[in-house]
Amino acid sequence: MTQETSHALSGDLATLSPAMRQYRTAKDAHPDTLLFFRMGDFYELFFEDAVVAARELQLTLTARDKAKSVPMCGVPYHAAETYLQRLLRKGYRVAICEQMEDPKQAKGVVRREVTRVLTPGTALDPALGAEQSNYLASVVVAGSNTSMACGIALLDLSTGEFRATEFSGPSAWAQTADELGRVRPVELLYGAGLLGGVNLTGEAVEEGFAGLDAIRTKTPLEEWVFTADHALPLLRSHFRVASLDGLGLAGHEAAGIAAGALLHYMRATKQGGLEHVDGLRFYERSSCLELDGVSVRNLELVEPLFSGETQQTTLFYTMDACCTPMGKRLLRATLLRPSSDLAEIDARLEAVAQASGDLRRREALRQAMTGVLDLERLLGRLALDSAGPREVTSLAATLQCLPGLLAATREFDASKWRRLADGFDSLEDLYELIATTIAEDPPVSLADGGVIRPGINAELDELRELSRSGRQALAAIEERERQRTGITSLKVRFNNVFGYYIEVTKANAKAVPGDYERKQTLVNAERFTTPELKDYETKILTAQERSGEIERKIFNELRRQLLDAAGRMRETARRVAEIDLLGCFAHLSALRGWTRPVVEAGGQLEFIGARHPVVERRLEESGTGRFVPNSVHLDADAGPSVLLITGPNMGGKSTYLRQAALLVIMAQCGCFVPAERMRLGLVDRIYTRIGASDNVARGRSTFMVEMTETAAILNSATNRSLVLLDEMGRGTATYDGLSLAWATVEHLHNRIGARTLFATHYHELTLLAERLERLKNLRVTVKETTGGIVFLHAVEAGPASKSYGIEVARLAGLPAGVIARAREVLKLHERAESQQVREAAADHVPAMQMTMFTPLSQRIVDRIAEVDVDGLTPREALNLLAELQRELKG
Ligand SMILES: Nc1ncnc2c1ncn2[C@@H]1O[C@H](COP(=O)(O)OP(=O)(O)OP(=O)(O)O)[C@@H](O)[C@H]1O
Repeated sequence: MTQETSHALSGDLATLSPAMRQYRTAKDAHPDTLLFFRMGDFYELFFEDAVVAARELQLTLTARDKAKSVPMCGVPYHAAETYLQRLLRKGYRVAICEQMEDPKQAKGVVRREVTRVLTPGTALDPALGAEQSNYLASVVVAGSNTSMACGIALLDLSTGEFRATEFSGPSAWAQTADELGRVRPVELLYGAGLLGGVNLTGEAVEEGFAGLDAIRTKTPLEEWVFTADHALPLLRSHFRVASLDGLGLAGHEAAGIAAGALLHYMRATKQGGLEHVDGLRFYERSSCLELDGVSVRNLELVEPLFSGETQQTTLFYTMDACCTPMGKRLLRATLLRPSSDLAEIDARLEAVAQASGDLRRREALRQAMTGVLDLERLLGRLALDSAGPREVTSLAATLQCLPGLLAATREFDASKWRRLADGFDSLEDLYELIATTIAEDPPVSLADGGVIRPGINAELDELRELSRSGRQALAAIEERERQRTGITSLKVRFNNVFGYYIEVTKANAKAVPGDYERKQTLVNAERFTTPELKDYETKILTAQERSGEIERKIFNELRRQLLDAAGRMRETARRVAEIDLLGCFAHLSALRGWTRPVVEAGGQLEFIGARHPVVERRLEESGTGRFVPNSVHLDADAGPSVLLITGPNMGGKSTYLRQAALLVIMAQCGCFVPAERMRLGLVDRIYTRIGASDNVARGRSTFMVEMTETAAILNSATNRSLVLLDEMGRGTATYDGLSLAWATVEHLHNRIGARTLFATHYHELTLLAERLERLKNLRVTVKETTGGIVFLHAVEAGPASKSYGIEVARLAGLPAGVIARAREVLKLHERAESQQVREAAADHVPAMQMTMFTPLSQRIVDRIAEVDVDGLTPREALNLLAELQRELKG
């Protein structure tokens, strides 16, 4: 807030109007929000809030007072929703200050109160994609230094999904950051000072919390919120359990505190209706194939590498053939957390095999899911009281599909299908409940009346009859009065302000009988009432009011009954999602000719005739060519463990690397894969170091990012991991880069033994095959023609014969002169280098750095190159020479 406005705001209390005094109290209690202050039909914003809102929402900024010291802008209350969502999407928090009494009945100024605080993590965004979850997260560090644990809790208010996890040990921080980077919550809560001196929004966090930049809103809460004494009782009371053990949180206090703090926040921001948050699930990452935030981004699993690019490059897009929103969300979550449980993977593959081989049953299954809407989100809206009659009928329409879906699922007898069908609750009672209570085609709003079916409540039926007969009586009155007065255009009408009245045209006004009482004069008409009409009016309006009350009561009772069954509905929704996911896998496998991979415990990674699922699709769709299948043979235990891939730019190296990771992910998700054959020993974690990362935008150099990522790989990969390194060392001087790449390959080969795919432009590295027994050279092939090179995209054994960088540059249109000169320079270099590299590859490698890459002499060469010889005096020249010699001698 600027000084000027804060001065105006804090002006003498006495000089403020009573409403502005209320405003100030509300604003003081919610200083970090934009305050929407209800005044009649508008929400008004004042002072700095008005300036911000006018800018963000493109509203006209006006002033409340004559002196123009109070900036103001406003939005009509009925259109507030869209404005609120726009602010939330930009990361603002908004407090809603409502009028708490009817202005007509208020004595003095209307009482106002902040009824709800909306934040990105607590407000439901209707524009939210069905496949995305809207997580509010909280993170905490609990325990002492010796037994520190980091807890994370995640709540998706739109579906009621609530889960928590925790990490301990020396890499707890890094794992926490990874998890948050992968989940990408829209809002993160944390204890301002609890993070052991690490400020989440500050510099120190940069290193350990690489994924957190993407989180729009970070909300610090006071430290005591994250204490066991405060958070755990909250958690226990919400779930009405005596101990955390009942929630599966025994021994996981940090996770419990994170969850409790999250509930605290829900209360503090006055979020009502948490009935659908009826369970908390403790989850562990160890049972899944671990993917860090960097790999999720690099492999474009769910989002394109560069925001704003088309979604079509993502694996999620390529694999999304789910029929329901629940299925889509599960697919997304599954791609981010593939399984590492052999039995589970196998059970899924078996289920997929059965359904993919049976077109008729599979289609029946998928057909049974059309019409299934977002059960979880409908439930969420019901709990948050934002569901109207139409949402309830949508819910019924969805429930109505369930028995059919169950029957279609039962058609398959693979164990996974059976487990899903056994105990599947098709919620028929709930369907009956809605179908017998709510009228067909109810109005949008409860207030419109006619929502509840006849025959449910005797009084309601009577009242409806009364108002119906009342209306008939009014029609009769109209007819009678027309005859009595002889005015054929006489009408009996109703409006909200005047109630029922008789309307005649001006010209006829003189002819009305004496018992007509004038009510209103319009330009062309006069309106009257009569005692009889007044009588009916009271009867009808009272009947309508009363029936409205009864309808509301019955509707609320129905809502409560449905919410009581929230747990059952959520369990069914979970099963529907799984059925949908397996159906989707089966459908794609059949449609695209994918095959069942063999997943086992060993160290192999072998596929034959494999394709990159996304690139293949894109080539097919654009009609620009066919994907050339390729193969991989790796074995962490015996046989080749490192594949070194060389070849020209654009040759398909990156595609080959990514394809290997995507196929592993698909297989461990339990899906078939685009390959003729695939055999896979379970992978515990995929590491990627591919291309430039968007971290560059955050001010770290490309090289620094690359080395940080490489360090993480070398420090934590195991011999069950899959490591992909693409063009490592590119970001620095050639010799530095080559040396680092060389040493990295050696380390991976000799020490770690992880299955590794290493794509490089350093041809020198291909000589490593002579020394490292389990390293194999591969090359992407090209054909040289008189017109230049043609990419064949096939991968074959052996090192690339030469670099085609200059050829590719020619294709890109570099001027002929530059190309010719580059060829000359290349020849000189190649001659000089080949000898040195051979020496380095021989066994006396420790001397490599000095003989082959002499950074020192490189520096001297650079110095000499920079000197302006003509501008140098003889003395300066001598000094320089002496200096260079000193440096050489060291
Ligand atoms: N097996 C294949 N079959 C058909 N097209 C392919 C195949 N592999 C790659 N391509 C196509 O070739 C293009 C270049 O592939 P990719 O980016 O993998 O090359 P690269 O060797 O990594 O290049 P650079 O070294 O410049 O990064 C891709 O856009 C893809 O469409």
